[in-house]
Amino acid sequence: MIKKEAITGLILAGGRAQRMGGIDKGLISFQGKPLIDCAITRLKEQVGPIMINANRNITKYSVYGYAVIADETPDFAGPLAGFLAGLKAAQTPYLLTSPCDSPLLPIDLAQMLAVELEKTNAQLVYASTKSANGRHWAQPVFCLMRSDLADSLRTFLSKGDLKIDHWFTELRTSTVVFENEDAFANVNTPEELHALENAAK
Ligand SMILES: Nc1nc2c(ncn2[C@@H]2O[C@H](COP(=O)(O)OP(=O)(O)OP(=O)(O)O)[C@@H](O)[C@H]2O)c(=O)[nH]1
Ligand SMILES: [Mg+2]
Repeated sequence: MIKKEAITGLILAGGRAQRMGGIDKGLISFQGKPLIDCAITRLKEQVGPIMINANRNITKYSVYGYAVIADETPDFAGPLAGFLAGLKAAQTPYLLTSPCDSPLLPIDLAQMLAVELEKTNAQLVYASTKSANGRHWAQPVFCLMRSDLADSLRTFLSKGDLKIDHWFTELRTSTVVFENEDAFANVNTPEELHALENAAK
């Protein structure tokens, strides 16, 4: 069994948040607290060390007492750039990624993905949900991976491709379908933020 101490939780807060007007999404208020607080509260019960991946407001993110790591390049190359920063910095055998803008993330995320990773001997396991037509919908920024994938990811990114699902095709992957789709609700716009605040009251 993969112990929680063997997993570093990486909270992805390194995006541009253009649909939110370009402000730093992890720091906007959700139910009276910075949005990232929710992710920290839910993740800290599930993993050993926590790291925050951010490219702005490093001092503000540092107040939580966790390591804050920036992307290698300052060009906002997408979530995979955050994965790479996390893989380089992690000192545990596994890395769990979760975005800063999904405040209701599953409290059994790490455990469910870890069981699947061991069962299938995958290098990376990502979460999925069911869409309305019953198909599976990948939630690829929620994933558990082996920490030895930094070289694979760096080589992939050096070819100029930034798409998460394209990198996944180079790996042994598996997925876990979570029943509760609402746990993956993500806030991209001010409207989504207010709707989720009201729904989660
Ligand atoms: N490290 C890093 N993370 C990113 C980058 N772009 C997006 N992310 C993260 O990936 C996750 C999903 O991205 P989005 O929800 O699209 O967030 P975003 O890119 O900031 O928002 P938009 O600009 O509105 O698309 C979020 O947790 C982002 O913080 C990036 O360039 N670097
Ligand atoms: Mg984006």
